[in-house]
Amino acid sequence: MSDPSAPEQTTGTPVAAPAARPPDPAAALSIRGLWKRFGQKTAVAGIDLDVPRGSFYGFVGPNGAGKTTTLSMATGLLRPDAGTVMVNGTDFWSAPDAGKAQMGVLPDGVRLFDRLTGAQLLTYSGLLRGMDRDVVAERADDLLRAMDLTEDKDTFVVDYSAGMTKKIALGCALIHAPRVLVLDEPFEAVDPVSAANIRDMLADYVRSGATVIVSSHVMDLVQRMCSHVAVIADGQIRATGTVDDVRAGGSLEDRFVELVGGRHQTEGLAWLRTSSDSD
Ligand SMILES: Nc1ncnc2c1ncn2[C@@H]1O[C@H](COP(=O)(O)OP(=O)(O)OP(=O)(O)O)[C@@H](O)[C@H]1O
Repeated sequence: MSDPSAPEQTTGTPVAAPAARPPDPAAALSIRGLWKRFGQKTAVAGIDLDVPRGSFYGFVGPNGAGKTTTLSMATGLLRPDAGTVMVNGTDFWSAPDAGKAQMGVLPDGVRLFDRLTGAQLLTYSGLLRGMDRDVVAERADDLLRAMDLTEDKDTFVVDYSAGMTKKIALGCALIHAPRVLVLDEPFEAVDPVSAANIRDMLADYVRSGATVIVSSHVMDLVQRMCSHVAVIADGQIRATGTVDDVRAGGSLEDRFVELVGGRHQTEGLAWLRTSSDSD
């Protein structure tokens, strides 16, 4: 792929682009020079990222920072304009099927076959992954229990609440026990008890050697749950490392605000304080 980050040639003298570090084959996910433009909008502007194997990796940034676009390009849902994505040492975009086989993905705004029941959707996902029917049945029961959905297993997914839909989609991403699990906002709309159960399950999964990558806006959650974090803003990485390194003794939330800016010093919306006058 061509590299839109390469300096433009304005004279006859070739201009060398800075030497890029090659992707790290030892990482669960290694990204180099990733770009995506939508018309005039640059959503992802040359991202480099290494997610260590066995890490619980938080991906955080303000609205519109480029998290979903980056994760979509890292999981085969969106083709990059430029750059390399390596999953466990394999170049993803030259062999997407091999990459996808190792991954479980909970995309943002997921579209599901919602005329299936919860149990049927899990079964379908497992069979699609080429799994044995008995193993699928066993794991589907386990996942329904872990997601607190056993009682609703015969309800059509179209009749699920937003949180229940999120949970069944997470089950579909997990059923083949992928080595790398990528979850875009997994806890959005999920109740606190279910969220705690899911967090425990994911922590267990990471302890067994898997890698979990989650995007989230909830800094407190990322600070408590994740071992590593990347902060992204305006399509660029602002900080990466262990959570302790990035927060540097403070809270991750304070560090996040410091890194991405955007706090308003204004008086706010004056008309909101006058609503009682209009009675
Ligand atoms: N299909 C698209 N067409 C045009 N612009 C897009 C498209 N997808 C994303 N963008 C733009 O790219 C930028 C990054 O969007 P993205 O969804 O990756 O952000 P995000 O960090 O996931 O945001 P949020 O936290 O709000 O979900 C935004 O400005 C968005 O408007």
